[in-house]
Amino acid sequence: MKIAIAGTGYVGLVTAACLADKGHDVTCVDVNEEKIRLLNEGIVPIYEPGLDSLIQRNGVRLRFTTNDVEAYQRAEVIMIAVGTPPQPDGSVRLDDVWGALRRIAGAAERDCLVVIKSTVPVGTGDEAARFLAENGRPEVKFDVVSNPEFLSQGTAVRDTLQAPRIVLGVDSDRAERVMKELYAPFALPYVVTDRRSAEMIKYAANVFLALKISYINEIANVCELVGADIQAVAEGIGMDPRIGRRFLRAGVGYGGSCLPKDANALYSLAASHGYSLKTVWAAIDVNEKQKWKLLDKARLHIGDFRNRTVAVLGAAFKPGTDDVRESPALANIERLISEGAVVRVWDPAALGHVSRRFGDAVVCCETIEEAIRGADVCFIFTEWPAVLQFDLHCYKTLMKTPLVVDGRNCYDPKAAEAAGLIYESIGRPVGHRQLKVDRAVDVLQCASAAFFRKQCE
Ligand SMILES: NC(=O)C1=CN([C@@H]2O[C@H](COP(=O)(O)OP(=O)(O)OC[C@H]3O[C@@H](n4cnc5c(N)ncnc54)[C@H](O)[C@@H]3O)[C@@H](O)[C@H]2O)C=CC1
Ligand SMILES: O=C(O)[C@H]1O[C@H](OP(=O)(O)OP(=O)(O)OC[C@H]2O[C@@H](n3ccc(=O)[nH]c3=O)[C@H](O)[C@@H]2O)[C@H](O)[C@@H](O)[C@@H]1O
Repeated sequence: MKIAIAGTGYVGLVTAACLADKGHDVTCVDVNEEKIRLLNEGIVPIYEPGLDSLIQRNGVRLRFTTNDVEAYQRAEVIMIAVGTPPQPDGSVRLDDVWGALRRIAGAAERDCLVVIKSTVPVGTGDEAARFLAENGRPEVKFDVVSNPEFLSQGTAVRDTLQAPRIVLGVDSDRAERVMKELYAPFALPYVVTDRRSAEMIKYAANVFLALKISYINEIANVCELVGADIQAVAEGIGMDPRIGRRFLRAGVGYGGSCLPKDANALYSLAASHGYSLKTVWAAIDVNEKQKWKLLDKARLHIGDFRNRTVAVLGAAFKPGTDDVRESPALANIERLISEGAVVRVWDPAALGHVSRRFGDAVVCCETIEEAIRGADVCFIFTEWPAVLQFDLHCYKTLMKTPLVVDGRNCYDPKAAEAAGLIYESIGRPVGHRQLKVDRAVDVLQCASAAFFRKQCE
């Protein structure tokens, strides 16, 4: 099939490469000339395992261009995979989606499917269908499909090729037939529904994951108070198939370009219809507080950060990606700088973003050893394999004080202590002194939760 895809980001580029791999003829369009130039030179502008080789292998069926008119003119299927970032009030900015729709309306010369892969508020597909019917060429029939994407960064290629389901929100038999033809080579199960339900499935899925993470993070906080171990608890509850093991890793909260944005967007969508989504509000609130836990834990040991040398391991919002959008690490780096710390950052994929964002205000380090040498404290924000495999004794030998505050529970606390570290992690048994301080923090959190509850009512 002849396909055009608007947007060569994580979703657009991975989708394009996978569709080409299944034999389709795909043209990728982007307004970012630099991205297209790099792609045409064989350079993949994002870090996503397996994507380079997939693109290379399917070179003959993949084209990259800024010439959207030519790409949309004759395409049978036009996919929209542009960004839908959050606005300050939590709602979604749809300018790029409308920008793409306007170009499609002006360019398409044959009947085609316009497939919205971007995550968009419920009702956007219906509005798009009306817009294209009114603004496209009269002889062209557009079918608008909602086909939300569920890939995760870092495993995007595998997630696309082996997705648990493909969701199709359609309003015509033709649209369903063409979409099933498009995805036939993937041999995956379908959920076929109307457009609004498909759009809602995407938000409900992402926000359920956010709820699960905030829940386990709160249980971890209680574990610290009562002397229980969150990892045993997560395993114990996760073995119940009704709960499931995944997304029960306690830590410094969820980041990334999607869970935070989509939780806010769903809350704001419901609010715009007069409904207060209290569970979602709670998940957002818990996540915001969880983000600062590591600094609070470190303060108990070293007081403030003024003139302290601080190592930060991991800047990406999770391992396997160079993406730093809404990364808890970045928010913490910013705060550490403002509190007068000398910040040394290591990350195997995201250092470029770190140096662009913070410039000379941080020292970017090529190795973990370089980052921790002489440090008063080391924070772990991302569980990169190199961190998991790092020799614990090196913290002791290289750091000024071997205080390791681990936001991703990378190490066994007993092994860390045996290696001579002062080791803090999330939701695992802590000493008596810490317990008392955390109780005080908890009292404060309860007070602020009551405040937020009042605001919601
Ligand atoms: N990143 C992820 O893991 C996932 C993202 N999503 C959703 O997919 C959408 C895209 O996300 P990402 O791929 O992360 O975005 P991204 O920000 O990485 O890429 C978007 C691309 O669209 C381009 N663009 C903007 N306007 C354009 C236009 N009129 N024509 C052509 N290109 C245009 C931008 O230059 C950019 O390269 C968002 O709605 C997101 O919520 C859904 C599932 C997973
Ligand atoms: O809509 C999207 O963009 C995507 O958002 C998430 O994917 P992604 O943002 O790539 O990353 P996740 O693996 O979901 O992780 C998100 C954040 O949650 C954190 N997390 C995840 C799992 C866990 O158990 N604990 C935890 O703190 C991660 O560290 C990370 O910061 C969803 O998992 C995808 O299904 C969805 O398609």
